[in-house]
Amino acid sequence: MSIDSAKISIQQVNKSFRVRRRPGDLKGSSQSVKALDHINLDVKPGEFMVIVGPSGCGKSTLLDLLAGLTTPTSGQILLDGKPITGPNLDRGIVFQQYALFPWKTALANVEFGLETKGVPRKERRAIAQEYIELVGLAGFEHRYPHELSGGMKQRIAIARSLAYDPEVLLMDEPFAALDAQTRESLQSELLRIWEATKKTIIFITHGIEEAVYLGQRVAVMTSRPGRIKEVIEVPFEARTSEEDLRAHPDFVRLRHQIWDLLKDEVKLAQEQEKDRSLQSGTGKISGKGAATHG
Ligand SMILES: Nc1ncnc2c1ncn2[C@@H]1O[C@H](COP(=O)(O)OP(=O)(O)OP(=O)(O)O)[C@@H](O)[C@H]1O
Repeated sequence: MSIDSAKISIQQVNKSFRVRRRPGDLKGSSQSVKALDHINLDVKPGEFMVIVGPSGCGKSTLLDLLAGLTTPTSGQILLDGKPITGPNLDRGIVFQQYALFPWKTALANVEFGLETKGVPRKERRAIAQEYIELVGLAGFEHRYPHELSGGMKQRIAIARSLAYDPEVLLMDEPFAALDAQTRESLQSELLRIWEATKKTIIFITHGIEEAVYLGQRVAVMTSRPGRIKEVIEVPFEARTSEEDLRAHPDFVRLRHQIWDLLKDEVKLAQEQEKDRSLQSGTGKISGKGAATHG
């Protein structure tokens, strides 16, 4: 793909962080930790791109760069051919934790981005209502976040990100905290919404099955420093109308192919984490999933 036709073009992106050698060390005694190493990836307009990788490989770091929350140490990210220089309403973000305002109703949460954009009150309400309907929550407009289930909160977070009509939706493990059934139903909802809105989506996950189910392409990352190991095409035409896509022989084959690419990276990531916890003296290893086969 030429850079001109890419919606997003990630070019030779490196990202390093300075970290203290040991917790409590005095200033000055720090080292550089390379999180991302020469990331190159082009995402087409309207494409659903999934990024999968082991724990700590730099997926969230990459998403933060795409969101403009941080800047690359070197390299650049272009949106429609122009460098991303900071956060903007042309990109919507959905995080794992719902990040809703607890003091606002579902409707007011969805209206929030529109308020920032200066959309008049009446219009704001109508647009918010439309997106609440799109995510299947008509009737729940006046509920507060604490009155909603995890799946409902995440639907509201998606509606809020879509309401101000961003060109790109950035999703950082948005369904990871949900139970399996809610996750599966939100996955198919998301595909329906994507088909209806034609947004470019970049979706980060640990889950291989989720990656194959959602992505038109799946970029597999290595363990830290994160590189793109391979980009796999997922050639399903009509995911939402397919009866039982997960049982399709091609689905099973792709899942295995991605797991084959990932399993050594997962092992490496676990060793890195073990080393790090020993060095920091905590001896604790996070139970966070490295990458799930299922
Ligand atoms: N602000 C920061 N300062 C120092 N190091 C950081 C910072 N943010 C991330 N890192 C380090 O960069 C590496 C990549 O982290 P990142 O959170 O992007 O990985 P990830 O793939 O999203 O992990 P997970 O899947 O576990 O959420 C890790 O080693 C992490 O400790």
